[in-house]
Amino acid sequence: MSGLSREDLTEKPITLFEKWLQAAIDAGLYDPNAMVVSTVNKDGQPHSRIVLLKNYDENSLVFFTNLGSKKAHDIADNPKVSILFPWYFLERQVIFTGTAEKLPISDVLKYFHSRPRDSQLGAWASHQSSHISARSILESKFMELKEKFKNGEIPLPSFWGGYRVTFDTVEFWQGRENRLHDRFFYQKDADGNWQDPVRLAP
Ligand SMILES: Cc1cc2nc3c(=O)[nH]c(=O)nc-3n(C[C@H](O)[C@H](O)[C@H](O)COP(=O)(O)O)c2cc1C
Ligand SMILES: Cc1ncc(COP(=O)(O)O)c(C=O)c1O
Repeated sequence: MSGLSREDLTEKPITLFEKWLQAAIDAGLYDPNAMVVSTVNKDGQPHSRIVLLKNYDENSLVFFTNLGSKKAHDIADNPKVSILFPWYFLERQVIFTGTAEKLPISDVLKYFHSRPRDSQLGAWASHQSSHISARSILESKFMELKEKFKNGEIPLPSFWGGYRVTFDTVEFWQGRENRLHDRFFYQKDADGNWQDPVRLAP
């Protein structure tokens, strides 16, 4: 794997991100769009979990989840998040920091109805991050809902939604020999424009 040099950098970090995401797809990585989202709760305790990137544009990344989950509670208390793409098979990682906000219901509806019916039912069946005494409870709930919603469109649960994370920093990390890796860090200025990326020591 060759390094990352200044000539490889693009004016907007999303352009380079898109190239690296495509490389992860082309390399056949399992769930190349998997990203680690870290939140911080009201006591300052960080917590991380993987979610799937479902959309992005030049300023933001989008994921979908349960609005009663731990991550949703953390974001309600503190919308600052960090998102990391762990493409270590390619000796790469990309790290975003930014601010999460709930997606409008129109975006959520569109995505929810694009999911396989059983995934929609799975969302209904699971009060994500709550305590359950046995797996069988989840499975019987799923079967009950399958019967209930057997005809027509499955409605969007009020407790399901998504977040748009508008990012203001992005770091690209490329592994190199002797642990002398390449790192470039993009940051927005006060007017919201991307400054020239800086090289960070590995
Ligand atoms: C590859 C992978 C992809 C996942 N994608 C999502 C996702 O897009 N949305 C989601 O809510 N949970 C997803 N999960 C489950 C989360 O990692 C996590 O267990 C769940 O969201 C509950 O997190 P929380 O209790 O911290 O809120 C995924 C897990 C894995 C391993
Ligand atoms: C609980 C949960 N929700 C949502 C997702 C996002 O993926 P999809 O919408 O493609 O099911 C995942 C993926 O693993 C998941 O585990």
